[in-house]
Amino acid sequence: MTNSIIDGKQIAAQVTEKVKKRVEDLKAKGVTPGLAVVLVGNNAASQTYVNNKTKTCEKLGMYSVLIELDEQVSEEELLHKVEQLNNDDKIHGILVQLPLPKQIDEDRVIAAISPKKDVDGFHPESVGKMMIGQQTFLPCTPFGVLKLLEYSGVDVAGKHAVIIGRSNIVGKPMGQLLLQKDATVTYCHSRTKDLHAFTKQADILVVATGRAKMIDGSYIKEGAVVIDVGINRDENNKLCGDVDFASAQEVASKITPVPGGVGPMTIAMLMENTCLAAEITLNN
Ligand SMILES: Nc1nc(=O)c2c([nH]1)NC[C@@H]1CN(c3ccc(C(=O)N[C@@H](CCC(=O)O)C(=O)O)cc3)C=[N+]21
Ligand SMILES: [Mg+2]
Repeated sequence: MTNSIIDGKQIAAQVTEKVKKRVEDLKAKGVTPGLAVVLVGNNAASQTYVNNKTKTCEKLGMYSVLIELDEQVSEEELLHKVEQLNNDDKIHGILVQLPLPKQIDEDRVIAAISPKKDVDGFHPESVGKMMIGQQTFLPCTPFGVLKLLEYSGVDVAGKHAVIIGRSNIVGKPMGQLLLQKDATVTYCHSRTKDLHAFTKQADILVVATGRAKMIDGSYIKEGAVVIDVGINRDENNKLCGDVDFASAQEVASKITPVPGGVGPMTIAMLMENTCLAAEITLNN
């Protein structure tokens, strides 16, 4: 099968180039889009993503602040920080990096973020609006996957999209967004019986299981488009996805690599959302 690798890094660069122009327009009107990233504790992987976010902000001429809190921080202190950021006019987007330590109730923290600054699209108000197709911030990873498909010329309408994973931040919204694009959507998860039977019917297979190289070529229909949302470390500590790339690319028509696939798109969409948040304040 002649297949093509979907170059997420290159598509992300195209997306951020457009964001950069919007940032310039905003600055000419006296507004610099600002993103606050709150990082609790010092998980090495989280640090990498956070650094990527901060670097990209700088490249696009956006303002960014990184707030690092101790692993032991109380929920109250974190909520107080979020409230400060809600009231800070220089900040248009707030991202509290997940997961949070166990003493903190994630749902409470997410609900405390102003929906106007919810550039992750995780607030219940944003999720509700997304469900009913109203304009809102879309969660960056599934939004990025939609863009990848669009830029790769994959028409979603009428296709059977199978999502493996049902998290609130990836799987669930991914299915909703594909449904809005007129795909026929099937959700699979860890309790699905006979996973092969479902995945083998997928025209578009989105894999978000969190298990390294779990999905090999045997799960994939000839010519399917495969989107790998996973980020794991393999036995040699090398970055890898939830898809076994080598065997999957033998059967897929298009496939995203890890790294260089969905990850860079997640960051690009965060920048787009932050820019949008700033534009909305200007128009109000
Ligand atoms: N509130 C919140 N929002 C998030 O969006 C969020 C989060 N919490 N917690 C963690 C996950 C993970 N995430 C990634 C972002 C970029 C890359 C990325 O840039 N990946 C690069 C390489 C990364 C590397 O070298 O480790 C790539 O795939 O090519 C990966 C993962 C955002 N997340
Ligand atoms: Mg927790």
